[in-house]
Amino acid sequence: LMNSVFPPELRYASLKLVNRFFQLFSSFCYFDITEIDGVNTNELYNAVQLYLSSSSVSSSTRLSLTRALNSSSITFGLSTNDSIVDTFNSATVLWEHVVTQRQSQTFAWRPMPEEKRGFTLRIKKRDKSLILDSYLDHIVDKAEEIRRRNQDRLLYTNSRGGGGGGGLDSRGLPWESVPFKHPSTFETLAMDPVKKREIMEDLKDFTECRSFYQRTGRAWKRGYLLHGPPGTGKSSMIAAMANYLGYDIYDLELTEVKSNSELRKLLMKTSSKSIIVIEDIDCSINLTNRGKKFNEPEMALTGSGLGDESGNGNTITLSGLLNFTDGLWSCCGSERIFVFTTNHIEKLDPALLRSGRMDMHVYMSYCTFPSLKILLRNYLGYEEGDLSDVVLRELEGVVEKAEITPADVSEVLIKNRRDKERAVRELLEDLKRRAERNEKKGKLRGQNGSVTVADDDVEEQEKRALDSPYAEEEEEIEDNICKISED
Ligand SMILES: Nc1ncnc2c1ncn2[C@@H]1O[C@H](COP(=O)(O)OP(=O)(O)OP(=O)(O)O)[C@@H](O)[C@H]1O
Ligand SMILES: [Mg+2]
Repeated sequence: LMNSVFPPELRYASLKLVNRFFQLFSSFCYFDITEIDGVNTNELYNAVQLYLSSSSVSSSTRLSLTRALNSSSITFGLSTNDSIVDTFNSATVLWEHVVTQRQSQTFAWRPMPEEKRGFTLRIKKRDKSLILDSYLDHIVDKAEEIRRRNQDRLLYTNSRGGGGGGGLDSRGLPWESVPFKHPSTFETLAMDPVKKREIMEDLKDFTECRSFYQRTGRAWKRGYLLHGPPGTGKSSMIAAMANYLGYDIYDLELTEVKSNSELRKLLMKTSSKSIIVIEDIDCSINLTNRGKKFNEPEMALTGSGLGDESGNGNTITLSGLLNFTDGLWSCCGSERIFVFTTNHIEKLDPALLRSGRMDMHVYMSYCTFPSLKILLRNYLGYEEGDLSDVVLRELEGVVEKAEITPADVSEVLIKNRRDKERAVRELLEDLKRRAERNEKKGKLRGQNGSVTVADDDVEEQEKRALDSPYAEEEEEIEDNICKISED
């Protein structure tokens, strides 16, 4: 009709006019969300795609299936030129996936995909002002949640071992990553159940209280300091935290960081919802006083491999580290957890320990009776009531005196895991041996070096020391006791 009525030069303009006319009377409005917006990838397109893949929405009869790189699960998507109905706040909307062939380009700054993809959202005009903003926010949040759930979490490191040198990896990024598959969870972590619950609640509280942090003017981050003897589960606790919250881990190797500005750059390249870990903070750095700055002692933190201390920019300082965790830059992302671990809390500078910096200090102790029960359940499958009361009482009586780490307990249990009774027997013997030894040491110490040890005692101790895997450690303690006696 239009071809016959309008001359060719007016056809396009008249078509637009007719379209406009009909739109005036249409009760719908449309929004196009294209895959590529100019030259950049449109984040909203990816978000919508993920959102429509969520099970609540995917009731369509035809869906496309995808599995992204690094992902362990399959996602559903809307098939080409298919449409789907969604409801939000009791308003109904229609999504259509529109795929058209792109016209071949003779010249392009960068290669474009052959197909032009986009989603069209159709909303009733009267609903537009009511839902559009909140609906799009809802889609972005939901997509982020799905992305995190589907994608394997990553463990990042700034170590230069496998990278391209100069602190950057082959793609010019300061962090390298591998999929994070540590199986430790709070369920398998052996520690005091009350303390464990406290930490879990604290973490949950932290993730759910965005508005609280905003209201109180605090950066949305939290610091944990895990301290305790080696093998008590500090690293396992970090893995459990990451698995519990679904966060990525950034394992920061301080000895690889040359300057404060490098530290800051590393921080800027971390993502939200992540745990930033500095393990063995007392070993990776060496605190030496370099005067004061802003009422806070500025220390040169020089570790092996770090530059000189002359302040030529080749050093990281304590204030640099404090700024990293606490300063303005620490909030360049949000929802981040800092975890420091140490075997020697007494060696740390008070500035690092002051409240507000590390919100929670968690002492990972030697094995207690409740944690022993968790290990027996994990490794041997023993439940409450499977072991006789006599054995349980015996275990309870010696476990704390033995001062054994959960790592040592697990060793004994793993070795004998095929023979449960033998495992418990050996564990009990080991615990008794250790408890006895500790008692003897305590007595010797208690006498404050004023007595000489009876010959047959020494002989027995030496014999035992030879059998013990801790021969070296025991020898050193014995030497010290002898020295005290001589003095
Ligand atoms: N509390 C625990 N619960 C369960 N398993 C534990 C616990 N502590 C230690 N283990 C076992 O011992 C191994 C070593 O523990 P982990 O690496 O977590 O100790 P750590 O405290 O980080 O030691 P270090 O101070 O030497 O780094 C772990 O692989 C785990 O199997
Ligand atoms: Mg560790």
